[in-house]
Amino acid sequence: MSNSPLLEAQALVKNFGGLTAVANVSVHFDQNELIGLIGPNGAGKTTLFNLLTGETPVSSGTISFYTDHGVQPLNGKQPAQIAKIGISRTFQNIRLFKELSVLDNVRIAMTNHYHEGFLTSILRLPKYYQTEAAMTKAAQELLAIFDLTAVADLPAKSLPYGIQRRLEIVRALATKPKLLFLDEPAAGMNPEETADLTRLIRKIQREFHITIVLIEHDMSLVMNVVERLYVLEHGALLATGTPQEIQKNPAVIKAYLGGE
Ligand SMILES: Nc1ncnc2c1ncn2[C@@H]1O[C@H](COP(=O)(O)OP(=O)(O)OP(=O)(O)O)[C@@H](O)[C@H]1O
Repeated sequence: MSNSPLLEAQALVKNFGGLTAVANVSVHFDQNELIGLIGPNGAGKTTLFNLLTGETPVSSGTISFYTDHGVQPLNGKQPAQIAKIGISRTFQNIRLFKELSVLDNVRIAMTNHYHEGFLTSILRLPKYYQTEAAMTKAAQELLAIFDLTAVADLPAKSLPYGIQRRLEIVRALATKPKLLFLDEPAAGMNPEETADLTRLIRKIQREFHITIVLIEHDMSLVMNVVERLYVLEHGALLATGTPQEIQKNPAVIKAYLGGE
């Protein structure tokens, strides 16, 4: 495993009026790391994701992303720009285009990367067709890796819940991210779907060599899959360490794991 840094956030703060949802949080994610973010309801986990992906502007603090072209500050960038730099995510609630086919859901995500000039698309120049064909091929390859070829032409809404969540992850991968944030990927899943998801996350890390950060309430999934954890409580960082260290940490046990 490499220890090259990928993202570093320093002293992040997010205030919503009088409420401090994220209080002076510093995190760093290395290349090809698998990291968990846990904490009780309302601890600030989703808000932290939103700050790192540009959905929500920070009140203060800095976010740096390491690219092949040097370190880029992410502060002030829009979600679309951040996606282009190499960060992708899924949301707590499924956000697929439900009426569109599985294949089209992935192709749409790819338009970020195969962005053609306006004239080329309007005039349907040969390059447009090459790009369309390249996009379809890449989408089909991605679907094949994740065993979705058989359902490629079905509308997303017709898939079982667990498969819809899988499609969301595949769609997030379509933008070729270096960093993938998964917000409660196992929420609402049955044990069999959760076991599938665990295998899926391992497969992504193995085959795509990317960094994955997941928010998850399912402790068996988190402890099973991640290499390192951050624990948030009331917006602040309570602890960080390996699953073994976190499970033994008295502050964590008191704040979070105690009742479980
Ligand atoms: N847009 C917003 N406006 C005002 N308050 C917000 C906003 N978003 C989040 N909050 C508040 O910030 C705090 C942290 O919320 P957040 O959703 O980040 O927690 P969480 O750890 O993801 O919780 P959960 O596990 O329940 O999803 C909560 O008190 C929440 O009500």
